[in-house]
Amino acid sequence: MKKENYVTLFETKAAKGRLAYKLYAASVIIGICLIFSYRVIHLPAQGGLETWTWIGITLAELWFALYWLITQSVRWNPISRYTFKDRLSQRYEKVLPKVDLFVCTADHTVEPPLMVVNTVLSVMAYDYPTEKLCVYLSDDGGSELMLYALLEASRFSKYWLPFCKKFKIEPRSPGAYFSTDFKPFNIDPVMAKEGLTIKELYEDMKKRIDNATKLGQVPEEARKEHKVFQEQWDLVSSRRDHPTILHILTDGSDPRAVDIEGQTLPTLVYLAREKRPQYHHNFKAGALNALLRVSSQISNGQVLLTVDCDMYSNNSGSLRDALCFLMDEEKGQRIAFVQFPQGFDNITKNDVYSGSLRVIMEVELPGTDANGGPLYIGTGCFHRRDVLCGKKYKKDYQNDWWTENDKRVKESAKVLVENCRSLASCSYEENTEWGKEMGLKYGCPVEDVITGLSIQCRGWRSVYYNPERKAFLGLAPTTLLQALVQHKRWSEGDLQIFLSKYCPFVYGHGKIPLKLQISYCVWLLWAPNCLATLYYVVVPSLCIHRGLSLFPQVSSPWVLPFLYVIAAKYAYSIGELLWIGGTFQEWWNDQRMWLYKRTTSHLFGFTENILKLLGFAKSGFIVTSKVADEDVSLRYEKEVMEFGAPSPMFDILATLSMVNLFSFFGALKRVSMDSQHGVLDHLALQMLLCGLAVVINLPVYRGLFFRKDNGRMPSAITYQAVIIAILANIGAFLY
Ligand SMILES: O=c1ccn([C@@H]2O[C@H](COP(=O)(O)OP(=O)(O)O[C@H]3O[C@H](CO)[C@@H](O)[C@H](O)[C@H]3O)[C@@H](O)[C@H]2O)c(=O)[nH]1
Ligand SMILES: [Mn+2]
Repeated sequence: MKKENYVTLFETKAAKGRLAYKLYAASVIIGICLIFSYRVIHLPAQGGLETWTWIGITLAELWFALYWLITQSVRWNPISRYTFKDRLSQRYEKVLPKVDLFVCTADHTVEPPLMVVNTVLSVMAYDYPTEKLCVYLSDDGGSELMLYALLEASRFSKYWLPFCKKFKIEPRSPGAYFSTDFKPFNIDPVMAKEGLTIKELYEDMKKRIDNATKLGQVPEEARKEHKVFQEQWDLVSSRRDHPTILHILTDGSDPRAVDIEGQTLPTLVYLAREKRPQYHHNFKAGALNALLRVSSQISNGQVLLTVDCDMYSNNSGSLRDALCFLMDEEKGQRIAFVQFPQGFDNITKNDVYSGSLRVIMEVELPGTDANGGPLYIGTGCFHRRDVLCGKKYKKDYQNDWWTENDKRVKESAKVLVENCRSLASCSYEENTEWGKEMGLKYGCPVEDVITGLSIQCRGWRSVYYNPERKAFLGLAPTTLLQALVQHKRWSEGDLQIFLSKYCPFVYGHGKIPLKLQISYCVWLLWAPNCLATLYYVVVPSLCIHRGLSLFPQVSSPWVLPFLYVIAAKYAYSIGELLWIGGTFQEWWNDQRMWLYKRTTSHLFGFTENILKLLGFAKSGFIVTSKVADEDVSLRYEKEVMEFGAPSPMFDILATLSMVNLFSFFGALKRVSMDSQHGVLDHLALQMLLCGLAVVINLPVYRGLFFRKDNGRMPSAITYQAVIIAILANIGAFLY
């Protein structure tokens, strides 16, 4: 493409209203300075407990202030991006690059095969030349049910893909489309007729897959029809001990691989890498690295998509959107990956568990994009293959999309499969750079974030693209415990990065902009928030018993900066959430979830890191369940919090809620016995804090004392929480 007729394939726009925002931020900073002046001037002189609690609360507030400042980095200058797919197709339609699509699954018991194949079908149906698409399913569960489901899906795809393209339907996950978007009565009759036929085919497939899943075995006919089951599963002794299983279901280069209209089908490959008990498999990072190697032999697409098995493509244009960034001749050369937001299609109206990640997706990531590029968040992300494999950015880098990079020698599928197996074996990576300088990094529960960071530190940038029609939709956790456990993994992994040699300030120094280093800390420093938060929800409340005041009297002017900062911060955050489409109730739920995450997930993530540093612990990856019992789902639909499982996380939540409840009663008693209102004057802010803690914990009290269903708090937790809270309150009273 010649320079003079260069028209960009994407554009970037800055958000409006930034001046107002900056004024607001400046006013909060003034408020914060006044608060610290108050803290210093009023430091109790006598020493002892009073002074120490004062120092404690000052440190907690210092932390909050620091963290708030960090979060400003991602709110300062958010940007949004727009693509021109028509220009892409005008220029490059005939020479579009090959794209490999990676779907990861780990366990068919928590990730139902039907859901997984819906994701696979949705990406097979991208609006893209099918001969250039290759879809890989990595199955860390090594489950024959998963392969069976995929075989069913490959047969169904012969009908599904032509239907999608003919009528340009969205979304292209048949499950999602037929359950909500297909309205046979008010569409074109031809489409309705064909749609109904295909719906029937889908229902049949669904029945077969679900039945097999329920029975836990592949039907006999399928076993007879497909030799792969005997040939490859007879050597499987368990999901943790088996050789590589690799099966090419559809080989796009085979002229017989066509749909019912004679169009080539995308290549479809199943891979369960080798697993042996004596080798660590490195979770999803290990799976993706095996896929990187195997796919390099089969299709070697220059662009890759990584997607979780529950995240179906909801927008068939996303692949082309991504290419608009990567193929832009001028600004695209440095872009390593295009990250789409994670969207979810199981969020309830007011998002009880804050599963939508709305603020992260709509505010913080666009803000990070402005600072040098968003994080890689594991799913819904298009990469350049050679960058993910370890390539460094050089100034004169030009991706050559058009040299033939087809490594595949014209050999039969059988020979190819044999050659690829060793690439997915356990021992292949020994004494190589895989997991270190090549591919996804090992040893971190957030392989995505650390890999993205190191890509950026090799000189690359990334782009965040949030199209109007959501690009991917997945499943958010549907129980409180799942949400907390997921956040523990994230906060633990994030802090691990901060404490390792990959700390953005050290590793990124001179390689990524300072503002991007700071932006990373918004997430990397989630976990340490637990300390200040725990202090803030426990100590001021307990201090009420002794009449120990930690905040200014209401009658003193010093109360103003406190009130201003609290009011301004919350008013802004309500405004922010409403602006990006949330509800007020959702905001309130979000506050509650932050409190819960900080006092449990982040606390555990924090301690785990300390233990790891001392050599006592290792990271794991607990896969989030994508299925739930019927009554659990019903409660989720009704936004009733789910506590029904013993967990140390719930011990903490219950105890904190009871501590505050007793303190609040104590406070009420004090106020009622004091006719001069001196107590109220002294303790009003503390009572407000404690009162808020009580109000936000209403669902916990309900779970502890008033509910009869299976989602209530286990009674052992109730007793324990009440006893500890009573002891803590008595202790505070006597001390
Ligand atoms: O040993 C493993 C464990 C997980 N997975 C897959 O990884 C994906 C994500 O797992 P999930 O349990 O759904 O975790 P989430 O917390 O929802 O995942 C988020 O966080 C992860 C990092 O912690 C990222 O890898 C994900 O892309 C991101 O969506 C799923 O497709 C799993 O099948 C594997 O392939 N192998
Ligand atoms: Mn997930």
